Amino acid sequence: MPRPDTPLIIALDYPDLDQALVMADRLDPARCRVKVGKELFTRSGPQILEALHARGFEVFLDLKFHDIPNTVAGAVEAAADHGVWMINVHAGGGRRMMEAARERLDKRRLTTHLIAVTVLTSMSREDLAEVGVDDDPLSQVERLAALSQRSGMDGVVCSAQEATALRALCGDTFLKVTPGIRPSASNGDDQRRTLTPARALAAGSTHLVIGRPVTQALDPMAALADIEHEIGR
Ligand SMILES: O=c1ccn([C@@H]2O[C@H](COP(=O)(O)O)[C@@H](O)[C@H]2O)c(=O)[nH]1
Repeated sequence: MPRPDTPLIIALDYPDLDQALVMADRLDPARCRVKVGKELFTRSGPQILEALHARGFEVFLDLKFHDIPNTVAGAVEAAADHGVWMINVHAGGGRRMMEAARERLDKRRLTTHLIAVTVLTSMSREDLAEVGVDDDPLSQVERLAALSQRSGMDGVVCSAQEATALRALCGDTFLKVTPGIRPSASNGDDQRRTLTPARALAAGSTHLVIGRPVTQALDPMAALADIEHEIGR
């Protein structure tokens, strides 16, 4: 199966397998990847991954592991054994945790992309201060992205607002997977650090994660077509 030539990852944030597959059946695996997150995976288990793979999709399993190194290494191995395209951990788990995850995948020669979440796109400077980080999101993202790169990650989850700075800091090939994408007409929901699809790509995002602007749209396929048009696809 050829890899889809697209930066788009559609977040299938649905409460059950049936609803997720209704949307997946409207999408084209040549034109987007899909993301399975905590709610859908906790409800449906690995069955959803099998169903999406059978339909030809590359899957980002977004479980954001954050635990002691030994536990995270086992979890990323289990996730990669499902044959998913991408998995992630929280950079806040630290260098030893990320290195343990990297070493486990390398030992098994598992080629799943392994990336680390820096600062959630739902967090503002004020949110960071409440958890003891008295700094702006960009500085904290830069700090965690540099640590992630030194710890062997293939890239990070960040907001597109930080993509240009990370391109300078970590290079072009270091993945910058950016949720918080909002076409100008839609609202930000619980997201705090957002950018439009076109501006995100121009800033250096390598992948755009898009959920509600498509999945909750009155006409999801029209919303997706508008985004594709905006980014020249
Ligand atoms: O920092 C992060 C990390 C992950 N996400 C996930 O991306 C999607 C975004 O969905 P929208 O509906 O487009 O807001 C969602 O699954 C989050 O869990 C994130 O938003 N920010």
